[in-house]
Parts: sequence; C-alpha cells; structure tokens
Amino acid sequence: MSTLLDTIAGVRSEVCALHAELTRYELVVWTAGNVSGRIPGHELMVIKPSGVSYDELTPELMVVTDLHGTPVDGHGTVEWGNPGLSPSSDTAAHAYVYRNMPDVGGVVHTHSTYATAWAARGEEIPCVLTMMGDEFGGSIPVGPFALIGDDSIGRGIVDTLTASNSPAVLMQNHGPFTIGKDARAAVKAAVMCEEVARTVHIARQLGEPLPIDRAKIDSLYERYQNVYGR
Ligand SMILES: O=C(CO)[C@@H](O)[C@H](O)COP(=O)(O)O
Repeated sequence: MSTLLDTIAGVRSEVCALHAELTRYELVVWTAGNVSGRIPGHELMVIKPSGVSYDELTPELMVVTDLHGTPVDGHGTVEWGNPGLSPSSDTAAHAYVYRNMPDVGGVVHTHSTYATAWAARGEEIPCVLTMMGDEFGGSIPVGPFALIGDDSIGRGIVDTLTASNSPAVLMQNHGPFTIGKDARAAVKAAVMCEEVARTVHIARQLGEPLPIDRAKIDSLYERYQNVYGR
C-alpha cells in the first residue's frame, strides 16, 4: 500500500522531470518558468525551488507546500525533507489555482516567446487552427494585468479559465499560465500554446487567418478530448 511519502516522492520526481520538457521545447530562458503538481488527496502541492537552474534540479530539491504556498516542515523527517529553498516566486498563483479549481492537478508558467508576445499586446489568440479547437476548444484568452505578491495573478487565472474551455491563459504583459488534470497535461498545454501562438502570428504576417465556425470548434474539441488517443 502506498503511503503519503511515496506519493510525495512520485510527484516530486514527475514535477522535477517535467522541467526538462520546458527546456526541450524552448519555452524558458534562465529560470523564467515553473511546473507544479498537486499531491492527490491532500492539501499539498510540489513546486520548483525559486532561482535554481533547470539542469541543477533533482526531485529532492522540489519544495512541498500547503495550498497557501507555505512550505511544510515535514515534521523533521528526511523523506518530506523540504530542501530549505524558497518555493518559486509564482507559488501563490499556483496555490490559488489548486484552492479554487479542484479538478486541476498541474500548473505551468512560462514566458515562452510567441505566447508572451500576444500577452504583451493583451490580445487573445483567435481559434483559426484545428489544433486550437482540439486542445483549447476556442481562442486562448487574456487575463488581467496583475502584480506578483498576492492572490491577484491566481485570481486572474481562475476567473479567466473558468469562463473558457482553454487550459491556457495569457496574463497581460506577463505570459502564459496553463493547467491540466496533472502536471504533464499542463506542460502539454504550455507546449501547444506556444506552438499555436507562433503559427497564428506567422499566419497574420501573410494576411487575415480564416476563423473556424463555433459548431466545428465544438466538434473538434469533443473528439480530441473524448475520443483521440483512447
Ligand atoms: O514571472 C516571473 C518573474 O516575473 C517568474 O516566472 C520567475 O521568472 C520564475 O522564477 P522562479 O522563482 O520560479 O525561479
């Protein structure tokens, strides 16, 4: 029977490994992006330590916090073993999402170039690609401008995503935040978000992209979410 400590170890390993996907898909520079994962069944999450390079990350360096972003002390045990590092500076935003979206098991933030360029203009990415219908069920919305330091970013993410099919939001002047049923799904949404941001940007240089009817978007979304890959 697996224990809470086994579960924490598993989520730490997964969250740590997924940071390699951020660099593999060139979604981040330096330390400007982070992945977190919920610890299922507990009011806990695992997130990247702040300011640590991706190539230095190990599962043991991942920080376990409560859903207010406060590191847990682990009652002094080695296994919980919080590394004594600060959790990511985006922890409050991730924690707010977990508190307010119970079905979300993973959150990702990047400053990937094309998605962030759309965020800098405060412009949603219109649904002009079947891939967008599949993954996002419509356009990728823009969230409000919000400063780091309190729940403003988290509130902006939750308010925007609860009004949309999209697992990605472009926080204005900041960058994309993505969600998923687990951390891997949130990373996938971050990869897809950057891909469609780039493609739609290029299409715009050539002319006006053609919109897709709402009914066709709904059909694409339904198939991809419920049939594809099963
Ligand atoms: O958006 C920002 C800063 O503006 C953050 O995403 C940081 O760049 C991430 O740093 P960590 O604290 O996660 O290392």
